[in-house]
Amino acid sequence: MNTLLTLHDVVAGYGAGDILKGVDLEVSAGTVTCLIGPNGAGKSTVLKCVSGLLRPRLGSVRFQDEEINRLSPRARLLKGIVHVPQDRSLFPAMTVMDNLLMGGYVMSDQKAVRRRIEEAAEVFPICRKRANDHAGSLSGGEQKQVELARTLVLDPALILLDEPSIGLDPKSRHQVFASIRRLAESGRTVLLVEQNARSGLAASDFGAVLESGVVRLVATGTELLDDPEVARLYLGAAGARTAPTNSVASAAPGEGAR
Ligand SMILES: Nc1ncnc2c1ncn2[C@@H]1O[C@H](COP(=O)(O)OP(=O)(O)OP(=O)(O)O)[C@@H](O)[C@H]1O
Repeated sequence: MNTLLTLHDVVAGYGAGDILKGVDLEVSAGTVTCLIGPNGAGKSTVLKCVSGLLRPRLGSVRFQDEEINRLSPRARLLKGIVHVPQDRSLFPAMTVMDNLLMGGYVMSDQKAVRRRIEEAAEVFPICRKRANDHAGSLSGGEQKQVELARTLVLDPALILLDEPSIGLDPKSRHQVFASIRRLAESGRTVLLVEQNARSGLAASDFGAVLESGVVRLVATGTELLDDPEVARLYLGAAGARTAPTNSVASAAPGEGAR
């Protein structure tokens, strides 16, 4: 598998202290990778370092074999990195179609924008069904689908999703994770952060456990779901499904980065 994104020894933070303390992570093209870990571990901070909202203090972020540390968020967007934040980001008083058109605001070719909206609507039919409705009138799950569709207008290579299922009912959550799989099937690479670790890992090819600012363990989504230590710490009371794999507790800091 081709590596699309590599974080090497990334150190980053907001004030005096470091939140990320040497993050190593590789994301392969065409896969879905889910970052899990406790509150405050720095999961969203990893996404910000990739999209450029935060500059690492040390280390490197490479995308398609190019170091992008010094690029602005806009330059990274134009390279095909889109970041969907945790909070709802549609303009509620604008129609779904106008929100989709906003997705192409950095593009000068308006014909291409229209064409991509058509393509996005094939993947997310809600865009066609509710095109003329105010975005604010859609359910939370429907709005998230429009947000995902809006990313496609930029024909992204890498989609960063921060807590895509937050605040959604189980049915909507299921739809959003199914949509994320569809994004990967259409050739996109997805790196997501998810509090709902069980659903996030189930929808992902790979998972990474971030603890205290370092990646402790990387494995397939299935392996992490089956790891009793991961289950105990991050998956709630239901426990692991089958036999153990490497445990988080026994992994050295930084170990396991692919
Ligand atoms: N803009 C900011 N300014 C100052 N501190 C921040 C800022 N954003 C995040 N932090 C702090 O950085 C730490 C890591 O935050 P981050 O959002 O990356 O964690 P997380 O693993 O995504 O957690 P959660 O699951 O709770 O969202 C937290 O202690 C948070 O308070």
